[in-house]
Amino acid sequence: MRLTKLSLLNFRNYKELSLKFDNSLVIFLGENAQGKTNLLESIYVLAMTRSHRTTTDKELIGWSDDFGRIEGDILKHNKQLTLEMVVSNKGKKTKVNHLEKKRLSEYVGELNVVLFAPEDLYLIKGAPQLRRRFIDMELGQINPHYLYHLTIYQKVLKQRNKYLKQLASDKKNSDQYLDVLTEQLANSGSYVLYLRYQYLIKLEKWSQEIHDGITNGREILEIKYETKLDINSSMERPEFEEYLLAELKKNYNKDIFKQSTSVGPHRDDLSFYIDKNNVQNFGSQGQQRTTALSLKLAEIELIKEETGEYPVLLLDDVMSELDDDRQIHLLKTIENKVQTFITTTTLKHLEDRMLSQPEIYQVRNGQVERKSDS
Ligand SMILES: Nc1ncnc2c1ncn2[C@@H]1O[C@H](COP(=O)(O)OP(=O)(O)OP(=O)(O)O)[C@@H](O)[C@H]1O
Repeated sequence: MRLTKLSLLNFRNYKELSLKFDNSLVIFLGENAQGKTNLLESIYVLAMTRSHRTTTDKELIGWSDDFGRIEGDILKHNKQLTLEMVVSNKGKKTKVNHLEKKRLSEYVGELNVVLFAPEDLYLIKGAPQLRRRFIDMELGQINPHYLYHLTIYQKVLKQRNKYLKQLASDKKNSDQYLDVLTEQLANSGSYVLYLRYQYLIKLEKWSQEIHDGITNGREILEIKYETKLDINSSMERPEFEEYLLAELKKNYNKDIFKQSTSVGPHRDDLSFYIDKNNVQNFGSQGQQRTTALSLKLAEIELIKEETGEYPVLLLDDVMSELDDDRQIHLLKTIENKVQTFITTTTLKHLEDRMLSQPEIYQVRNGQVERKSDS
């Protein structure tokens, strides 16, 4: 899969910009705060409809504007597709080949991306929501069913928590409406759980293989799904539903007292083990980085396996954060097969490592100029 054209209007510090990409390696070179990350962010938002660095969509719009637009042409299975995403204070609109797509699950997945930024190196040790977000975003872009059920789950969860507050303030016990919300939550939640388990089996297989390669067979990586629920990967979807429903019902009084839903996939987490030791607690910083890199590289292979094409890779100033071995491993994975966009303040780390001819753009204060290819 390749992004062949990117056009921006009122996006962050870009008033109007149109770029065509010919090569599989594209470098955005520039000083700090010039707009390099904004370019990668625009590609990420075009793919996922949300940013990796803000939850406030308004921040994406140019300061003096009331809407922003990102448009991209992609080449997918040898066919050209045009994607469009408009953000305004009325919300977001997405189009594929100029036709509006109202459901997230009809749009996300058209363009597959994997982003690797310095903050991803904290994926292992950071807060659980980082890892939940990781699994939701990655699985969501390759499986529209997951995104569909996750969207319902999140909506119902919000309604249920609001209703729990109401019951608490009215000093009431559970009632029929709480039963209805709980049943809906258990239904959508069971799909989320089932599909997460299926995904993790594949993610673990790929990350293990990659981790083995980076460490020359010295370390064995394992991934575990952490949940308070007594469930496992061999269960079928209806079993998850039955079990989740029973647990939610068991916690009615506690949930009303706490005014929030205490069990379910929104509380779950991932943990990582190297040679049976928990990486979060016992891993060195190097092992945590290698684990994060293995996961990112696994995502690339997994997307290829699931969709038949490699995703577009976005590397946000990450090369300088990796040591020589890890840099070489990363570049070897990409070779000429994965279209890659890199932001950097200097070509120093990259020059002697580059495997294919890059297309280099100089970024200066929201202006982008193509330099001659190196
Ligand atoms: N909504 C917006 N409207 C206009 N300008 C914005 C908006 N949001 C951010 N900016 C500007 O974008 C610039 C930051 O761009 P970006 O984050 O892409 O930097 P960068 O080139 O990646 O730098 P670094 O190497 O430090 O990460 C800043 O000058 C900031 O003021």
